[in-house]
Amino acid sequence: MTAQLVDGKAFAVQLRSRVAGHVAWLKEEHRITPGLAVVLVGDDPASEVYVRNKGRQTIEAGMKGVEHKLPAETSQADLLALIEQLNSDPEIHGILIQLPLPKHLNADLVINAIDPAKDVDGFHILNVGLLGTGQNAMVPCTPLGCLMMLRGHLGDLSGLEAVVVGRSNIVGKPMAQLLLRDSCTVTIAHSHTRDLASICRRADILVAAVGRPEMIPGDWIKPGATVIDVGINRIARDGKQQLVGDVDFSSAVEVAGAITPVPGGVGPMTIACLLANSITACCRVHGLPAPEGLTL
Ligand SMILES: Nc1nc(=O)c2c([nH]1)NC[C@@H]1CN(c3ccc(C(=O)N[C@@H](CCC(=O)O)C(=O)O)cc3)C=[N+]21
Repeated sequence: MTAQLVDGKAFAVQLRSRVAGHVAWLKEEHRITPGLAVVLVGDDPASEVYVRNKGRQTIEAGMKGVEHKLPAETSQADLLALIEQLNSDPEIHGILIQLPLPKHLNADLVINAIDPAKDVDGFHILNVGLLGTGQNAMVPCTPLGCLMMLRGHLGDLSGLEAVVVGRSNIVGKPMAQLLLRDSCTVTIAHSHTRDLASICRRADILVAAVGRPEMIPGDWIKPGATVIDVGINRIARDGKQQLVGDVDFSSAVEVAGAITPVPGGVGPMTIACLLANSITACCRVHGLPAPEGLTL
């Protein structure tokens, strides 16, 4: 048996068209153009690719997209001043600070300086707390995209055994919160976990978010399980650059019931969810009803 592919690109096309529909409605009915600002500090070449894709898709959806590229040696005070300016700009509804930041900057402090209502990454402590208590939060894009694909693929998730490998603030922890909210039985595993293989083997839903190329082999996967591979790792193989996930796809695809490919899985949904969160933020700030199908 070969696993079904969970087509992130197709999910993202659907979500982006819903986003574009809401943008058109906001423009026509309310004379509002949703605006997203992306801030990039330094010139990490991989980051620049994401920023470019985000920028292009923002414009394609009919939104206003603004990019701020700052030199690597930007001071914390200058970055905070830019955030302050974006916080008070009525044409900007979403702010994303591309991570990781250069080491001399305090990322926690910078993120918590973003107006929580504009925090489309959902990384501000207020949004983290709202998510953890089941309130109306901005939900981090990658876990949100994963949950949308899981619901789309499995329907009701309640009672399922979910294992999240990885405990980052960006993916692992918020992913676990979302699965718990959908009534899964959730385990968070990480680098100190003993007997990771047998913990993975009990998962009906396995989310891999560790950032280590192909570390989860097929024989750690329960037959028929749904596997969400968050990893995007660049490796050299046969003298070529290649993109691989945290799951060893070739062995996993023989065991799993369904699996997200890399590329074309979680990545495209992350960007689509960023646009969706920007619309959600825009509607909330204008007191408009929560847009259907863009959030939880
Ligand atoms: N504040 C912040 N928020 C982020 O969401 C954020 C960030 N910082 N820093 C960097 C990471 C990385 N990230 C990706 C999103 C989409 C793809 C994506 O669409 N990847 C394509 C392939 C792209 C390629 O070919 O390189 C795919 O998986 O199919 C990849 C990576 C968001 N990040």
